[in-house]
Amino acid sequence: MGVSEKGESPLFETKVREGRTWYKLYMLSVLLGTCLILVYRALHIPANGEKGRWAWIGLSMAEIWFGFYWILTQSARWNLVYRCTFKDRLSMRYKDNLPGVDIFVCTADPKIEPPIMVISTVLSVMAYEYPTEKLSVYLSDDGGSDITFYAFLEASRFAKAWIPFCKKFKIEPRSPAAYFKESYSGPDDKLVEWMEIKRLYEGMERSINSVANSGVVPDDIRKQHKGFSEWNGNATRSDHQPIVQILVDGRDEGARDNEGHVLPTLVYMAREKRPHRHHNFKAGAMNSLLRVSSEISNGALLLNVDCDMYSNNSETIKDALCFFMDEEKGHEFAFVQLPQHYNNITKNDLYGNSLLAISEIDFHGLDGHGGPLYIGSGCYHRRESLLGKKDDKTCKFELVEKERDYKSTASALEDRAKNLVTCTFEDNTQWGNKVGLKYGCPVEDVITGLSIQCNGWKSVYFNPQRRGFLGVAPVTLEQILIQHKRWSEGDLQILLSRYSPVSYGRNKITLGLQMCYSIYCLWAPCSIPTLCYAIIPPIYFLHGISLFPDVSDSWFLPFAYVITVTSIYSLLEGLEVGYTPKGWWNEQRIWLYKRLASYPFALFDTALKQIGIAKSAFVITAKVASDEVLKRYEKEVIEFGSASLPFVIIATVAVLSPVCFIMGLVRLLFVQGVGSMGSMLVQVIICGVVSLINLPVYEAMLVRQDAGRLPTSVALISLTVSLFAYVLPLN
Ligand SMILES: O=c1ccn([C@@H]2O[C@H](COP(=O)(O)OP(=O)(O)O[C@H]3O[C@H](CO)[C@@H](O)[C@H](O)[C@H]3O)[C@@H](O)[C@H]2O)c(=O)[nH]1
Ligand SMILES: [Mn+2]
Repeated sequence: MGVSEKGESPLFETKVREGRTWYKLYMLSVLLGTCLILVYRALHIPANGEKGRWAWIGLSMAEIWFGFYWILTQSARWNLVYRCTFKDRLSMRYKDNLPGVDIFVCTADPKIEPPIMVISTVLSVMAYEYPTEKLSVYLSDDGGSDITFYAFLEASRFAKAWIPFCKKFKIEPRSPAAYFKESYSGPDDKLVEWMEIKRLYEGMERSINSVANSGVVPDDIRKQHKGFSEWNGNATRSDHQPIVQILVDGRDEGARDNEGHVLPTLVYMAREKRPHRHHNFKAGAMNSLLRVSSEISNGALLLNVDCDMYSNNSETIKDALCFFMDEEKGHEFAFVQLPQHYNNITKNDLYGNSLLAISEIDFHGLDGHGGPLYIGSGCYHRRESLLGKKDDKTCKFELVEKERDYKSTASALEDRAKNLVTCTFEDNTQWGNKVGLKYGCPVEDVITGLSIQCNGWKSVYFNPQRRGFLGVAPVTLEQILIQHKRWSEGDLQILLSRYSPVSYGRNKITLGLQMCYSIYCLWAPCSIPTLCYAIIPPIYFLHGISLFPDVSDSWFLPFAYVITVTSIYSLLEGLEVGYTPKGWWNEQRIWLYKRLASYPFALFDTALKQIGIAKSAFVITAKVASDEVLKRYEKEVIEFGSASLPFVIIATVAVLSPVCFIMGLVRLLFVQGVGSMGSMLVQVIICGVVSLINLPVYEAMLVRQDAGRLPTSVALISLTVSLFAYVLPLN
């Protein structure tokens, strides 16, 4: 065990995953196979005028891309590290001498982010195992909604019973919505209190939902708190004055829970919005929160969660502190990112939402190269680093509380804070550029994390046994495609921005980390080679033109080897990280769909943005769905339902393969003779796999009658396009 200079034992431990020799051998063999494939391509390129020359070149380019991209992905698998913390040492060493923690919850729309969900998240973070006088929770409401404010007010009352209950019985999770979803288990003496608090919660839930459903806050409620006066004018979502309300002032001796303990500070904030002022989405909200919180509580440690992502583990503040407060290494770290998990994933993860290969493998690999990305929710930050300070190796984590204003009254604080969140406050300042989260990128989190790492800081990936945070994953295919369009578009824009991991990152972060960032930055361009591979081989099979070596040819071996071995490896890895076999298969399908029907749009919009025609937007992911849709989701039936362009693309690619296969087979049997089958085997396999993976699409077109089926028009379009392949003049 390492001991620091001062003779203190460390607060955390880093373990390297051993036994990677086999993996590295596998890697080298695939690399060799890929090289052979490329050699084959170069040696056998059809002569000018020969059929299939352009297809050949297209496939070769795709293979070069896949090979290159595959090398990049290896960087994330090269050196996996795992972290564990010693919270008992932290407690022994520092007792209650711990820093202030400011927690930011962001919400933006009371319709697609229901207030009851938002406040359950708020309550879960209020109930952390941490000295409450050091805890402040801020809600940023970009919806500027009095309904959300009302729910928040209710939460501040319910907290008086909820926090002592959580701490007395040490319950998990501490989101009341999640907790009461489970039926009661525990000793009898707890049951009475459990029932009582459940009754309270359900009462609150009813009131909030009825106000939310009616869309207006009734007058008798408005009289209960002076804060509602902010909505007396004609404040709307996109046009209102700055609002800052301290609902619970932790400095106030009277602000106590039912057991007499101090309550955490609780602040509602809706930054000023004006119709013609761009508000920079979540990044703008976060920067406002940074300023407001520095005025009110000024905690040294920050936690950011999305409104749907509740804390599922009440110990993670202390875990994070084990990294920041470690005597030897603590000063290096800017942020500690926890994985994002979801509590609404179906058994076989229908839409591949859990991205387990990323959270269980990739990010441990990134940690081995200097630290994971900042991915928005579930991330602990050191305040200075987020404010743009460079790591000068003297940044000892502030143990004692930072300056906090104990003299001013709450309303004086509110007034000062309001001035910090006006539309004009950031004009002619470095906010959004050198200070705070970066503006102008749909993935404000990733670009901000990268620039922090380029400032000399490291980050940590902490993946505890008990999940740290659980969120709501999208439940329709359309939502997934939209979310991934935002992500892939944002990541690609980072590559093209002045903060590019390739150029700006040079000599600032390690080569390994540069490669890891590129994996995500290049999601969008992967769409083109995937489209090539899904379309070209079937069409050429239909026309009887072989694009791959004959089975009897020894050049067939590298193709067979690379395809088989990487598929088997992918399956094994999927099972290792926790997918069911079907879940793995679903995830393959979703990757295909993202590459066919989400990333191309990201590519297109990025191109428009580069030439200055478009501006990037942030489409918020819906966290609610109708009962019908939910029922289908729970039965693992893919939701289509409309004739949108992405679905037309998916359907067309899906239909093309079997159509080409059947027509091509007929041609083989009657025209060419089955003897030429051997030279077509790879193309047949591609048609077969694409058809198999698309079984749900055929079902959605031909069998299903529910509202989530594919409209007949889509079926007709896709069939027409596929038949068109028959008359396509190939050269
Ligand atoms: O103008 C806006 C838009 C969004 N949000 C909030 O940002 C969060 C994330 O939005 P969501 O629609 O849920 O996006 P996701 O794709 O689920 O979010 C992931 O990706 C985003 C970047 O694309 C990050 O901001 C998030 O933290 C990360 O969890 C939510 O709490 C929103 O309320 C705002 O506060 N203001
Ligand atoms: Mn979300």
